[in-house]
Amino acid sequence: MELRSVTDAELARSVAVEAGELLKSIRASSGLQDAALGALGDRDANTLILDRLRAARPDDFILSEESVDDRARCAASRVWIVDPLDGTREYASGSSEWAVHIGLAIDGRPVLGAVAVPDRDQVFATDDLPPKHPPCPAGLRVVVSRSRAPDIARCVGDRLGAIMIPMGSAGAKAMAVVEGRADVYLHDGGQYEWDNCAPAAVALAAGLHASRIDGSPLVYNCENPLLPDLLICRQEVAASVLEAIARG
Ligand SMILES: Nc1ncnc2c1ncn2[C@@H]1O[C@H](COP(=O)(O)O)[C@@H](OP(=O)(O)O)[C@H]1O
Ligand SMILES: [Mg+2]
Repeated sequence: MELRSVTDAELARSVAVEAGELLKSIRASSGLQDAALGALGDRDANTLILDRLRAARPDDFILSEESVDDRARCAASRVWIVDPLDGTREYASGSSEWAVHIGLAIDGRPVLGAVAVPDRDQVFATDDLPPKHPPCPAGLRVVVSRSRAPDIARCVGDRLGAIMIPMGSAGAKAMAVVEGRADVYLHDGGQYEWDNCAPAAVALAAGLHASRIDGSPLVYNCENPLLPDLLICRQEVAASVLEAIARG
């Protein structure tokens, strides 16, 4: 495919899918496991993504978890924000809970992107969203980090009578909400722009609520890429979840 002529969303989707296929083939054929497998996957997926984005959009900046940060991006309008392998720990241990994030921030807003969840053979892009499952009548389902579930999620769960679903990868969790397999993704305590830019872009395009946990907007391409907390949820539960968070 001639990537220079496709739309930004098509580019994001195609690069996310290609990186996901590469990561699956590395895991199947490298003979590595654990940290060595994660490190190889991070590195090679990053190389592929940077090659494709630079060839297709030579004037844009890129902020990647796996590359040295070029702070000249801070003065740019268009910045691709990518996580070549989100959920490295899960990928390296053979779990399916990992994702590839290709987001595009324009003037700090997460306007478009794609999240591939390769072990589910899924890609979610801002121009191509799946049908949603209906809400679960049994109550709210909150997806949280498998390894670092935040205390605030437990408080919110108790207040709202929700069930907690531990899952690896910010992208995999956000896409569970996009699909309607969960209602809320709540995170606090640390994350970076690459962990949530593409997931937030896809969630917003799907009509979901996506914000900081104080309800303020998610802002990208900041000088310090730390973006430590996040709420992605169905619109109709956003007010009650934000209120529960504020009460602590
Ligand atoms: N407290 C924290 N500080 C820094 N990064 C965190 C974090 N909690 C989660 N993350 C990052 O957010 C992503 C999803 O985490 P989790 O699976 O726990 O929900 C992971 O990205 P990477 O796998 O790209 O490093 C992880 O490193
Ligand atoms: Mg990540």
